[in-house]
Amino acid sequence: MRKVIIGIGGTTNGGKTTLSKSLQELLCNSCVISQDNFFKDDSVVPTDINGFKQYDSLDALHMDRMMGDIGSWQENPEHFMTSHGFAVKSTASEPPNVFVLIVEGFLIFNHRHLNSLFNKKYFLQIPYETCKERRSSRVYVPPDPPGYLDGYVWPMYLKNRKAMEEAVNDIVFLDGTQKRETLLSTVLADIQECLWLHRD
Ligand SMILES: Nc1ncnc2c1ncn2[C@@H]1O[C@H](COP(=O)(O)OP(=O)(O)OP(=O)(O)O)[C@@H](O)[C@H]1O
Ligand SMILES: NC(=O)c1ccc[n+]([C@@H]2O[C@H](CO)[C@@H](O)[C@H]2O)c1
Repeated sequence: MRKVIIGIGGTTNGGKTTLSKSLQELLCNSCVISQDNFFKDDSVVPTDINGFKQYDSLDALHMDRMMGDIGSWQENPEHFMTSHGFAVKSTASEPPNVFVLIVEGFLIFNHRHLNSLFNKKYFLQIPYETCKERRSSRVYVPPDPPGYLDGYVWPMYLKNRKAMEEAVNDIVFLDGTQKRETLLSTVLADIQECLWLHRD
């Protein structure tokens, strides 16, 4: 049995969740772990000197719990999938021979250990204007206070991205302003080639 881990990182609102969900629906025996599900409680996230909550940092995330979930999938993908509501496709005569885990999030390539687990890394980048427009129609919990993107989120994106580029190579950069269908077909074809090249 083979296990493949795909990383979908990128700018906030780059389209990571959208792309990951579509890939998961099309890739047999795949499931998604989203970094956004591991944010710490607001009460323990510190505030910077400008009064902005410091959410765009690995310190604001329960990375230990996220790594724990990835470890559970590695130990037993079939059990992980069924206990997290993902369908496993197999027959008695033909058990699944490949499981795919899609890990998506804005800081997945800034975590050294997590980085070492990926078979393939994609980064959905969007320019500032696109990010501002998309993020303004999103409501996070807690919601973005006025000036949050300009005063905190975008400067942190540039900082985290620089650190990522200094530490990580073999990332496939994608233009997140492309159509959803274009992004999906490009990445799907690339993953399928990767699965084919590394078949048993
Ligand atoms: N290719 C695309 N073209 C236009 N809009 C898109 C595209 N992909 C996603 N969107 C829209 O952009 C917004 C952000 O998408 P999504 O939630 O997938 O991004 P994300 O990278 O997961 O964001 P987050 O910063 O919360 O992690 C949503 O409103 C979504 O519908
Ligand atoms: N708890 C959350 O999901 C949460 C709370 C506050 C801010 N965010 C934002 O999520 C983005 C990553 O997807 C980051 O840019 C955070 O600012 C998320």
